[in-house]
Amino acid sequence: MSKYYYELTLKPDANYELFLDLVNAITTDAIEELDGILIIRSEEELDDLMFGIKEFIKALNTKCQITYEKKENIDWIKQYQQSVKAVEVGNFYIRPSWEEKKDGKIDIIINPALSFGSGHHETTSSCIEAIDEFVTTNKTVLDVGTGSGILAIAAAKKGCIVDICDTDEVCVIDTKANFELNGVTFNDSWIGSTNKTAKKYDVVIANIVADVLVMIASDLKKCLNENGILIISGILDKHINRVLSKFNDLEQIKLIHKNEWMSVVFKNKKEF
Ligand SMILES: C[S@@+](CC[C@H](N)C(=O)[O-])C[C@H]1O[C@@H](n2cnc3c(N)ncnc32)[C@H](O)[C@@H]1O
Repeated sequence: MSKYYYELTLKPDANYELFLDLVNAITTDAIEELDGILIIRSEEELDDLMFGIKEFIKALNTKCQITYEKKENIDWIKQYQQSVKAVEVGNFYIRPSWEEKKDGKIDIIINPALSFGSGHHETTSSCIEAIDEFVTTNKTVLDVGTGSGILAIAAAKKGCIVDICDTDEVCVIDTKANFELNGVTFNDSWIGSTNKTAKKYDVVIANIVADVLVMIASDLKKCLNENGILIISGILDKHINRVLSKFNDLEQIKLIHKNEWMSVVFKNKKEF
């Protein structure tokens, strides 16, 4: 990308369409039309084009305001990358690949993409906090609604055997790429939800919205081993009682409240 670009602006008093036809005919550069104004931008100088237009104005015997400027190009990708910062949650350090890892922390790399889960949202960071506190090595874990895979990766980094699922195919694809990026592996993955498995897990995590949690509550519970841990999140505090009522047969061991978002950790006392 060049450091500069050139911008030629034409504001004809009349014959706008003729100017538009002319510009279209004599340049392949980007042309923006803005309320009777034509803006041509190029990384190459536009002096020749401007000369041609001036000759055209003379031939037409008309008037047209012309401005010609050299402007600084902005590296939008770099600027965007600089706006994406690493985030520290408990023993975890979640960062984009262009930031350095932090000594003494469990490193997770997540680059911004379409799938939800960079670690910045309250619901994700609350789940990471819960994984940090309640998930120990060698546990079997199901991450329901894996998104970017961030929670499953956190569990895998703690030495767990991890399965992932999401109703959105793109997320399952992104998650696989993110596992590779983080040098960890998962055991099984599928497109869909908890109703597609008959397996039972030591830990089930679901950061999904309240309505979906209510809808799949019994499926989530069916996936739990006796003494298994269930971490749910994505609940706006105004919906918490409605969600809790679906899980009142579990023992509530932690409630995390960050801004308006709530997450809950339960322990299963019996097998469903
Ligand atoms: C808020 S994102 C959570 C992403 C990531 N786990 C995190 O904590 O940042 C919710 C994800 O759940 C998925 N999802 C929605 N309904 C679902 C369902 N019934 N079963 C499984 N996944 C679902 C969405 O596609 C989305 O990727």
